[in-house]
Amino acid sequence: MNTDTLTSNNLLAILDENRQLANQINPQQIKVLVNEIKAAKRIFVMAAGRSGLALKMAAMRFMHLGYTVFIVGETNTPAILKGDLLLLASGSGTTASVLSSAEKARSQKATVIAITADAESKLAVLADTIILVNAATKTDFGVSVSQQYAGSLFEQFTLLVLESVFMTLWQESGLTKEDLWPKHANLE
Ligand SMILES: O=C([C@H](O)CO)[C@H](O)[C@H](O)COP(=O)(O)O
Repeated sequence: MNTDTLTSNNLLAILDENRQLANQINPQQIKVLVNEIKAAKRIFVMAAGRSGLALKMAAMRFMHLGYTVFIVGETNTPAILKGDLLLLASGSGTTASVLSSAEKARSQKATVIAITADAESKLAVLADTIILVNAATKTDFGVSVSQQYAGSLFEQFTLLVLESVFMTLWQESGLTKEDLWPKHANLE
């Protein structure tokens, strides 16, 4: 197979894997996230590596909708408190910085929602609610539920599921594209 065909096939395989996950997602878990975002005083997001990049993209969209959103680890991020929501993502559910953030948020009585691929992980136990994504984790070596490398499927799907949450919140807000536009960065 030549390189062009291989890449086209891989692109379709990636899309197929994400579609399968979309068919498996639990709508009740998504509904909890939508409601907690609406109810939260402030939203904090935290994840490591590529999982963190997915959450940062979603954080920007929630900000465009008018929510107060902080990315944990940024210099201007304040203390999390009761009434706030901490949204975490960890495919493995074992990443140390994510677990310690969950513990701190719980100790402050903030709400903790975690997107994870492991329903039995430490993170799943710590979270008030999980969104279970049946993707491979980064340490699923050998044959796994994904053809892709490491946590790629989890990281892609984390972004996609949060894009769908954003769309729901946006549709329910009644706001137009023009209404959201003033929130776009103008220092870029
Ligand atoms: O960047 C990552 C790595 O490349 C796996 O594909 C992960 O997102 C990072 O290591 C965090 O891992 P998880 O907490 O298990 O999502």
